[in-house]
Amino acid sequence: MAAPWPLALSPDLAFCSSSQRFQRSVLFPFSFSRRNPNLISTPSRQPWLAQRRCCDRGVVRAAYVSAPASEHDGDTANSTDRFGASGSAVPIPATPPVSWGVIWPLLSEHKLRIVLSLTSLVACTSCTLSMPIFSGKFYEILIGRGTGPLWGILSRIATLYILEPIFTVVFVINMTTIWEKVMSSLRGQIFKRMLLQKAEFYDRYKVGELTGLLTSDLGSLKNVVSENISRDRGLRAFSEIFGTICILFTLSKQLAPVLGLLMMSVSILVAIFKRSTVPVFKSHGMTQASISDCAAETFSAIRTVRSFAGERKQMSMFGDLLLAYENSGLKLGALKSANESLTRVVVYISLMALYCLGGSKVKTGELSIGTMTSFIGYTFTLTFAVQGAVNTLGELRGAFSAIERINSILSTTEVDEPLAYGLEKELKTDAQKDDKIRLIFKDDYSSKLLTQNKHYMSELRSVTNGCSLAWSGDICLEDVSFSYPLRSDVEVLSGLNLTIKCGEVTALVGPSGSGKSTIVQLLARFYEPTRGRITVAGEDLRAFDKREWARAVSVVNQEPVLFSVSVGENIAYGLPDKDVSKEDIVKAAKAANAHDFIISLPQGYDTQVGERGGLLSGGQRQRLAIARALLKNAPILVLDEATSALDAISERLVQEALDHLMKGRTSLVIAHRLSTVQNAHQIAVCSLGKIAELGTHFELVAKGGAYASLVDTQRLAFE
Ligand SMILES: Nc1ncnc2c1ncn2[C@@H]1O[C@H](COP(=O)(O)OP(=O)(O)OP(=O)(O)O)[C@@H](O)[C@H]1O
Repeated sequence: MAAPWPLALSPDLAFCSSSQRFQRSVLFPFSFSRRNPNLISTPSRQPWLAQRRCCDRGVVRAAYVSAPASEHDGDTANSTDRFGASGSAVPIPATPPVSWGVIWPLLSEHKLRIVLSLTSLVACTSCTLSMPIFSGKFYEILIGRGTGPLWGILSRIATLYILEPIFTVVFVINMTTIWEKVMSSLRGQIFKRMLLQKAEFYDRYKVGELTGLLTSDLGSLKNVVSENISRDRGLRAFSEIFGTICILFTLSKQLAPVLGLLMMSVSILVAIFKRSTVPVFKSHGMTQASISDCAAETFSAIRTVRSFAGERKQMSMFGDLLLAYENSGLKLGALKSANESLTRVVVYISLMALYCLGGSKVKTGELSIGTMTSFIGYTFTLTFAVQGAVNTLGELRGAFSAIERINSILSTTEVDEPLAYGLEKELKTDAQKDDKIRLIFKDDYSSKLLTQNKHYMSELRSVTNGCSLAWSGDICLEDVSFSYPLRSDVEVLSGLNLTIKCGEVTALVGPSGSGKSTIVQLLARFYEPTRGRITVAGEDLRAFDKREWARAVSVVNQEPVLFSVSVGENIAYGLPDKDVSKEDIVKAAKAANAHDFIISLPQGYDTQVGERGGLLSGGQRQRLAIARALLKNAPILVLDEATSALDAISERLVQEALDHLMKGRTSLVIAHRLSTVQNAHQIAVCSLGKIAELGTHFELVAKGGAYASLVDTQRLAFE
């Protein structure tokens, strides 16, 4: 197999070997600073040192760096180094998923709406703030001190009353549209970023934590705008405070500082008190959530509750929560009434101060009745606006901690670059025509990744195609060692060698925990080997982007996962819609012995299978998974205990379907029941992270080693 290196080399690299030259020129244009991930420095003179430093910190990001030839002693070592342990290309600086750098480009797509929003904000605030002035003038005319006709002032007030709601509608609609669109894009991008993380990310975080990021954490960011566009909140509150203070100073330079300061300080104190009650509101909400969790758990596990006569226990748990909910509800009621009356107290204190100070000035003729009336109006405006602004600031604080949470989870983890590369390439084409994809595709990560890795990937990919190689070549695990990232001190595989012959069945047997499923995870590239390599027809698997490799491997597990869509959609899952016809689906279902049960379902192929396929039996789920694998038509098939959970009849049906599926494919079968693998072309016994024995059933029995004793233990009547 020709080495996949480019032949055009720059003259200054002529002293290197061809692979080193490629790596230096293409794969190592920058060195990467872990301490400051955003820093990309100039090309290093000693790339291998850069790699060492990275790996020393337990980070295997800048992996495509060649060590000096003398440090390697074989092809495998060179190849491993070429791809690095992580199998990733030029590292991409980890940008926080929620930052101005991400949000600003999304906002800037709505420039016109932003201008409209700001203009309407100024307009509606001006209307609001003009009202007290006109009210003052109205009273002056009423008592005969003002000039002009009464209908004149009334018509101006009426105009304000008409314009203010119109500007408010323009402001609210535009702000809502901008923020909803920005949030949809942001949610889509964060979802994509989570989807592209390496497998260890999902080992590290619970599903609840991850869904919480997308729902409640991003929800609080969304609320900063959507809950703060009403009057006296958010931007309107800030603009009203600013406008009111300016007007108060214009109306009376002596009254404004005293009144303004008094109103602001009392309002701020009350608002701070209100914010301090937020934890009580929160805990009330959390108790409510616990009540619904308890009910959901009880009803979803109702059979277990019944079989353990656990009704009383569940009732008592539910009762505890109800009491807690009642108590927090009572506390909340008391706080709400305190809040309510304190707001009034603020207004009354402000009014009293105004009556005393303003009244004396009216008496001495320093202030007109109209101005005094306007001041009363502004007292209300300022009080509510200050309280609204303090609440908005509190919500902003909540949003910042949500952002911090999202960033701390997503900035420290690593994107699975060989997977991201394939997906980005695909999305880039789809984004032109598909709105849904365009929403998620807006990401500066994409362009960085494509620019930096394009050369590398295109060089490797142009040499060959993973799927077609897998139809014709053996798969070799060469000196493979592996530790799970979260348990890096435990070596699950240590220097394992195995050739899985093309078109034949290889069985993996061995004691529980010996690493059989780990081999499957490496073959499917959920993880990459820590040392050594896996090849197909001599080509390192890491030469292919992961989505391309995913097309080459079908895995059927003991408990196949179905999606809560229809039977037909489950069988076609993974293939582009346009490539699958109803006839193909039926053909696959027939070959998987599934057609008969499918047509007996109420809506046949359109029947919904329920959450994780819960509306079907284990055997039915298994046959649908086999039909799905048949339709996928991948050259490599992995069966991980695919029949172990089935009864005799289902097992026969599934086994027939599997025999059909395995025909002509390179198959790796894991089974505890040795009777299911005795006809395999070769059986590998996995023990202590290595292949301890390899041969046919008869060879291994004759050998009298580990396999023979496993056979003995299971007391199988083979012969
Ligand atoms: N995601 C993970 N993170 C950390 N350790 C893991 C992970 N998955 C498996 N292990 C550990 O790796 C070792 C090998 O597990 P593996 O599932 O490959 O064994 P197995 O031979 O398939 O076992 P069984 O026959 O019981 O399925 C076990 O000690 C297990 O605890």
